[in-house]
Order: sequence, then C-alpha cells, then structure tokens
Amino acid sequence: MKQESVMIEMNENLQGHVFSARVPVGAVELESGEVLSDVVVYVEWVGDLLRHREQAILLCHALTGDAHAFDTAEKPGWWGPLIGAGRALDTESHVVLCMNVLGGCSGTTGPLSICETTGQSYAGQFPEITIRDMVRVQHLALRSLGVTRLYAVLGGSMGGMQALEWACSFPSFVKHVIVLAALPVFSAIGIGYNAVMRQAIERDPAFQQGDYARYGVFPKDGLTVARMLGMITYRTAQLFEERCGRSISEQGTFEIERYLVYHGEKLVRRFDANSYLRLLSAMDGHHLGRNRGTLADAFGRITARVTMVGIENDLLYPPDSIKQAVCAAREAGVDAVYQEISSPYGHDAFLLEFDQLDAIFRDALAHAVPKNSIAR
Ligand SMILES: CC(=O)SCCNC(=O)CCNC(=O)[C@H](O)C(C)(C)COP(=O)(O)OP(=O)(O)OC[C@H]1O[C@@H](n2cnc3c(N)ncnc32)[C@H](O)[C@@H]1OP(=O)(O)O
Ligand SMILES: N[C@@H](CCO)C(=O)O
Repeated sequence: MKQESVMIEMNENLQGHVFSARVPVGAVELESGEVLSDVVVYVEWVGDLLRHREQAILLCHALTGDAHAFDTAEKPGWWGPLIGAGRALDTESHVVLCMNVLGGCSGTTGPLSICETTGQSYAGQFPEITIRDMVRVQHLALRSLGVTRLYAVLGGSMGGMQALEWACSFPSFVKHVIVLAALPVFSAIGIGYNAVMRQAIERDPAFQQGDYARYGVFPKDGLTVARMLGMITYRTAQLFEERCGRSISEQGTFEIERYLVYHGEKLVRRFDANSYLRLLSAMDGHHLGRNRGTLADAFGRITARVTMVGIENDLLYPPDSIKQAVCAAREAGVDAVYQEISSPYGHDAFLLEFDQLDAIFRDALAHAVPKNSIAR
C-alpha cells in the first residue's frame, strides 16, 4: 500500500464548516475474492471529529447520491435541513460523516479511477462489488480518520441496505441504525426494474462493453432511459396525475415524458454508466443472510437498536414488506421498531419529507442503547 497522508479541506456552511478528505485505505479484497489496490474514499463531515470520534453518525447515500449530504454555500446537501447544531442530526454532540460509495463516480474508487496495473481507468473492467464491500471500505476509512464508534448509521434505499449491513458486519461498532425505504433482502420486483435499466444501458450501441470512453462516446440514451424508469419507481401514480396529468408540453410530447426525459438527461450530465451498472448489481445482490446461515442468524448478530421506516405508496419497498422485516428481526431478538412516512411522493420521500424525517430521527436517536447491546 502506498502511504499517503489524509489532506483535509474545509468549506464554509451556514451551520459551521464542512470538512472533506480523500482517505486512502490501501488494498481491499472484495467479497468476490478480487483485490482492488489503493482504494481511496471521499468523505465529507460536519462537527468535531476528534471530540466526537466515539459518537459519530454515518450517513449512507442512495443510488445516485453522493457524500454531499450537508448544505454549503455552493450546493444544498441531500439531508441539509436535518444536520446542524440542535437539529435532528446534532453536530454539537456528534460528528456527522458521509462518504461516496465504492464503485460510485464522485471521488471514491470506482470505474473512473485509474487501475494501477494498466495505467488506464478501470471502466468496464471494474470488478463487481457488493453492499458489504461498500460497508467494509467505509469502516476502513472511519478507522483511518480515528472514528472508534458510531452512535448511528442512517440511510435510505441503497443507503438503507448499507445501514443494515453495518449493523450485521460490525455489531460492536454501531449503537443505532435507521433504515429508510429498504429491506434486508432486495426484492424480485427491484431486481426486475434494475434488469430493465441495465439492458437499456448495455444495449446502447455506444456502451461498447463498458469501454465507451476509449471510443470517445457515452451511452447517454441508455442511461437516460434507465433514469426515466428509475424516476417512475421513485414517485407515485397520484403525484404524476396531479403534476402532469395528460398535459401536452411545448415540445408536443406528454408533460410526463418531458419530465422523465429531463431527469434522464440531467443524470447523464452527472453520473457514469459503468458506476450505475455496478451499483445496480450491488443492490441486486443485497441479502443480509448471504454466507451467514439463515436471515434469522444474520439478524442474530445485530446488537444495535434498529428503526425501519416504510413510506406510504413506495413501489419498491412496500410498507407491509418492511413491517414483516421488523417482525422477523424482533423474533430474532433485535430491538427493532417500525415507523412510517406519509407522503404523496412515494419512495423519494426519504429525500423530501424533512419534517417527518426530523421527528423520526429525534425519536429513534433519543433511545438509550438496549441492555443486550454488548460487543460480540
Ligand atoms: C440519498 C441520496 O443521496 S439521493 C441524492 C439526491 N437525489 C437525487 O439527486 C436524485 C434526483 N433528484 C430527485 O430525485 C429529485 O429532484 C429530488 C428528490 C432531489 C427532489 O424532488 P422534487 O422537489 O419533487 O423535484 P422534481 O421531481 O419536481 O424535479 C425537479 C426538477 O425537475 C424539473 N421539472 C419539473 N417538472 C418538469 C417538467 N414537467 N418537465 C421538465 N422538467 C421538469 C424542475 O425544473 C427541476 O429541475 P432542477 O432539478 O434542474 O432544478
Ligand atoms: N432518487 C434517489 C433514490 C433512489 O433509490 C437516487 O437517485 O439516489
């Protein structure tokens, strides 16, 4: 492993400062057995890292999210209103951190990174990764930053999968887990939607088996269509009816089509297609029980208090499925509770319903650590 120091940068934000760093964590053996050399993790945080290293809060982002959860003068963060002094994620008593996931395209090692052996970007050669790999890399980065305990791990959707994996992979490291719009095992319908998104990208002639950059092209049509489908699943029929109905846009298309194309093309400007594919595969493979015996055995490892949050009309993670997961976790001895967000948005409510999120976070994090929460 090359020895690199951690360079910390500082940005102004309304609540204090947002710090950022690229943290080298060395070579990482993935669940698949492949080894990624010189992995680097991009991290942002707010709060006093030294003082609160035993009281840290980790936020895990969703599929196309990134480490920028905190508001700065340049850019709002995806959970900005929830983080700050006296807010639900209180930076007076905690340091709040967020990292770009392994395999993503916003600073942490992923398909755009340079492969040491070829001297070129990994592109389509980047290995398949798992949610568990993402979490292990986050753990290494936290240890490098001196964090010794997480007061809480929170995340929605793919971030929720990571939060659950944290509880299982590092039980003695985590006190509270808040999982929004996610399940212990990714569903068939979720895998199905991901399959359509994957095919849209891979069938784009510009995809070139993932080597599009070498040919100076990009599978923008494929990624646009993938995002259009994704956006349908992140909202509700009722919302589209109210917002678009059967209105016709200036371009002569239905307004709903214009809206979806807008979001598809917007993603193309900020996301890499190979990253998108690796993250879809990681979600597809998400199964808390993999190589841990039964799902109940996996739950049995958890010592954190787990709050699982369902969202009304979430097409991807129906509240009933999340309630069932909570029951199964309780039967396995987990101190698990269920909360629900009521929203016209559907799945994306975990990025939008700040008042309800605020109340849920305050309630969940106010609870003392359960007595059986001893290190194992
Ligand atoms: C956990 C994570 O890390 S995820 C990271 C954050 N999430 C994302 O970035 C995902 C992409 N974005 C989104 O899903 C949404 O924009 C959210 C959840 C962030 C916000 O949702 P909403 O406030 O409901 O936004 P909405 O769906 O109306 O989209 C707003 C955009 O669509 C545009 N828009 C709205 N209606 C139309 C229409 N009929 N035709 C074309 N464009 C439209 C708006 O101009 C706006 O554009 P902008 O984002 O460039 O400013
Ligand atoms: N809209 C969010 C949620 C996906 O689950 C994203 O793009 O990351």
